[in-house]
Order: sequence, then C-alpha cells, then structure tokens
Amino acid sequence: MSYFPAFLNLEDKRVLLVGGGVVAYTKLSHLLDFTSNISIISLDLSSEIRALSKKKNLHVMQRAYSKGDIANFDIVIVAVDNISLQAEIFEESKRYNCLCSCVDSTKYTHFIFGSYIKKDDLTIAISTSGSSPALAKQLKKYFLKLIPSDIGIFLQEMKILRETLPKGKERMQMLQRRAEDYMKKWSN
Ligand SMILES: C[C@@]1(CC(=O)O)c2cc3[nH]c(cc4nc(cc5[nH]c(cc(n2)[C@H]1CCC(=O)O)[C@@](C)(CC(=O)O)[C@@H]5CCC(=O)O)C(CC(=O)O)=C4CCC(=O)O)c(CCC(=O)O)c3CC(=O)O
Ligand SMILES: NC(=O)C1=CN([C@@H]2O[C@H](COP(=O)(O)OP(=O)(O)OC[C@H]3O[C@@H](n4cnc5c(N)ncnc54)[C@H](O)[C@@H]3O)[C@@H](O)[C@H]2O)C=CC1
Repeated sequence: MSYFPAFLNLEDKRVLLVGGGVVAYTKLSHLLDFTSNISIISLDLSSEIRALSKKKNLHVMQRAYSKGDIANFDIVIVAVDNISLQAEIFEESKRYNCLCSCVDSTKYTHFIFGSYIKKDDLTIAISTSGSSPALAKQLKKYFLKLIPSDIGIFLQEMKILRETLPKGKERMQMLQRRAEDYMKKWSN
C-alpha cells in the first residue's frame, strides 16, 4: 500500500514520542524541523536525546509508558524496542483519535516518516512505502545535489508575485513561465 503524501501543519498539534534510544533520536531530530510541541516518555534516555530535549525545552518523562498516556496527544511516535508495546499503543490510538506511527512494522502505523529535503519554503519528501528506507535516504542525497542554493530567494519572489498580482489566467501563465525559466537555468 502507498501512503498519501500530505504536508501537515503541526502548529497546534501535541506530539508524543515514546522511546529514548537511537531511533527515537532520529525521529525527534526530524520532527524538530517542523515542531517543538513534543513530549517524550521513555524508560531510558540517551545523552543525545537529553541534550536535544534540554536545548529545545521539551517535556520529558523518564518512566515506562502506561495505558492512557496518549489521551492528550494528537500524534504519537512509538520508537521502542518492543513490538508488543508498539501494537498496544497503536490499538489504543484508535480510541483516542490519535495518529500513531510505530517504527517496527507498517501493520501498526497510520503514517510513516519519509526522507526529506527542507530548504527554506521547499520541502521534498520521499517514501518507498517502507520497501527500502535505505533507498529513500540515497534518493534524498541525489536530489539534494540538484537543488540550487538560491531556491529560497526564488520562492520568496514567487510568493510575493502570488500575493500582489490579481488571481486569474494571466497570473497563472506568467507564474508557470517563470518556474519553467528558473529550472531551465539548472545544468543538466
Ligand atoms: C516504514 C518506516 C517507518 C518509520 O520509521 O516511519 C521505516 C521502518 C524501518 N526502517 C528500518 C531500517 C532503516 N531505516 C533507515 C533510515 C530511515 N528510515 C526512515 C523511514 C522509515 N523506516 C519508514 C519507511 C520510509 C519509506 O517509505 O521508505 C527514514 C527515511 C526517515 C526517518 O527515519 O525519519 C530514515 C532515513 C532518513 C534520512 O537520512 O533521510 C535506515 C538507513 C540508515 O539509518 O542509514 C535503515 C537500515 C537500512 C534499511 O533497512 O533500509 C527498519 C529495519 C530495522 C532493522 O533491520 O532492525 C524498519 C522496520 C522494518 O522494516 O521492519
Ligand atoms: N523505523 C526506523 O527507521 C528504524 C526502526 N528500527 C527499530 O526501532 C526499534 C528501536 O530501536 P533503537 O532505538 O535502536 O533501540 P534502543 O534500545 O536504542 O531504544 C529503545 C528505547 O525504548 C525505551 N523503552 C523500552 N520499553 C519502554 C517502555 N515500556 N516504556 C517507555 N520506554 C521504553 C528504552 O528505554 C529505550 O530508550 C527497534 O525495534 C528497531 O528494530 C531500527 C532502525 C530503523
């Protein structure tokens, strides 16, 4: 099955990360590119997670997960080395209308993490539907080399044009032409 590639606004969403090891750290550092409204529950916490949580002022609870902990969260990421806990929290998430992502099996997940490039207003996300995270990572590296360093400036110019010119056919054609011309300058 493929996953619908939505770009979520996390501004007022409360995120819970369960787990404090190697994989939890990767997920945390990626989440922090988009929100810092993150709480963490974990039995143990790596020194990297401790340091990052302190720096970002996150709410950290060092203890085992207990039933009901997700009640006040919109999104939960379960990055523990315990598949049955992942399955339990996934089941529980359905009752609380909470989106759940578990790191060990796509059976227990509403969404997965993609590999992504984030440069100013540009976000490119890549998924292999779980078939090969390693390839997703390599594709990211490949595409990263194609993106020029002035992309943020170009996007700002386009944003201003879209905000100031009246909507309509003329604006659509002009914006399309500008986007095409901008990309023609890339070496290929
Ligand atoms: C389903 C998914 C669920 C999810 O995590 O959301 C998932 C699951 C699993 N990953 C595993 C292994 C690895 N994961 C990575 C890396 C990343 N994994 C990420 C996402 C996803 N991983 C989701 C699917 C994404 C898609 O659609 O492709 C990335 C893209 C994003 C991120 O982590 O934020 C990030 C790269 C970020 C970047 O750098 O750009 C590497 C490579 C490395 O670490 O260098 C390896 C080793 C090589 C390999 O296995 O390919 C294992 C087996 C563990 C084991 O064998 O013990 C499972 C579980 C299983 O498959 O059973
Ligand atoms: N999705 C992905 O990208 C990847 C997933 N994995 C999977 O991720 C899982 C976690 O791997 P690591 O982070 O390397 O393990 P780890 O051993 O470094 O971390 C596990 C964490 O879970 C916490 N934990 C365990 N039971 C808990 C409980 N009942 N309540 C609260 N916290 C609890 C531990 O305290 C620890 O912080 C593994 O099962 C592995 O197969 C591994 C690689 C990549």
